[in-house]
This record gives sequence, structure tokens and C-alpha cells, in this order.
Amino acid sequence: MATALKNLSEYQSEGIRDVSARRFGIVVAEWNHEVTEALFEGAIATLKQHGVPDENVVRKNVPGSFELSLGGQYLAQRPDIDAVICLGCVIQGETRHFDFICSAVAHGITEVGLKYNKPVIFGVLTPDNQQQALDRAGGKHGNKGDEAAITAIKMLSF
Ligand SMILES: Nc1c(NC[C@H](O)[C@H](O)[C@H](O)CO)[nH]c(=O)[nH]c1=O
Ligand SMILES: CC(=O)[C@@H](O)COP(=O)(O)O
Repeated sequence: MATALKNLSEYQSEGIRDVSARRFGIVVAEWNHEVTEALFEGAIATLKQHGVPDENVVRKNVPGSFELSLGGQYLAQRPDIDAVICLGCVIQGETRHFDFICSAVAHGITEVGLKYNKPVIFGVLTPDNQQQALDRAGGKHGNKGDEAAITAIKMLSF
């Protein structure tokens, strides 16, 4: 279902376990920081709503979304972190660079989760333009950061 037909911040809550004692890593790409900071605010707010204290969250920044895979791996390999949330925003430009970044980071984040056998969440927006990004970072379509955080929580409830 396209995002335009659903709200990223709405979710079914049945089956969610208590995660207040679990520890989360959040990796935030600095590119398009207005958007990625909004994603982070959504993610941290969602974790707090589920009882996760600030001290149970480790935040690290990376330059761009391409680096989310390695940043996510740095955190996923830590025995004191139960799940990793990767937040980024890759906006289509004039060239095919967008395609290479999006493909690399999607595959990279997937590989990290499988390698370390723990949730590593793809919280990366891949819009055509800035407005589409803002609409999905606390705008009319909700917040991808909320979705990424609740996805991490649900995977820890597996
Ligand atoms: N254009 C965007 C980038 N580009 C930078 C890459 O992510 C990477 O940091 C660089 O290629 C060096 O390895 N990153 C984004 O997150 N969003 C963009 O729109
Ligand atoms: C996704 C990108 O790297 C992109 O913003 C770069 O823009 P361009 O393709 O016009 O060089």
C-alpha cells in the first residue's frame, strides 16, 4: 500500500511486549538533516511512549545514508544493544547516484541484521523531492521515524 494511502505513525499494537529494559541504537544520516532530525524525534518519542528511557538509547551520526550500513554495524555488533534503527533521507537528484545509494543502503542494512541476528531497521526515506520527504517526517503522511521505532519494538517482540 502506498504511503499516501496510510499514515506512517499509525500501527497495530497487539502482541507488543514490554521493551522498557531493552537498549536501542539509532544511526542518523546528516544529509538532509532537517528531515533526518524530524525522523529521529519521531523515533525517540515512540520509544519513550513504550517506556524506553533516554539512557537506553545510543545515538550516532554518519555523513550520509550510504554510511548507515557501517554505522549500523558498529552498533549492531555491540552486545549491549538489542536493536538498531537507521534513519536517512535520500532525495532524487539529476543523476543515477540516488539509485546506487538507495540500493546499497537497503542491501547493506539487511545484511547487518542478518549477520548479527538482531533487528536493524531501514528507516530511510527515498523521495523524489523535499516536500515528499517533509510529508513523511512528521507531515501529512506521518513520521517514518515512528514507523522505524515501532518496527524495532515489534521485532523484539517476535
Ligand atoms: N545525496 C544524498 C546523499 N549523498 C551522500 C551519500 O550518502 C554518501 O555519504 C556519499 O556518497 C559518500 O559515501 N546522502 C543522503 O543521505 N541523502 C542524499 O540525498
Ligand atoms: C541522492 C544524491 O546523491 C543526489 O542528491 C545527488 O544529486 P545529483 O544526482 O544531482 O548529483
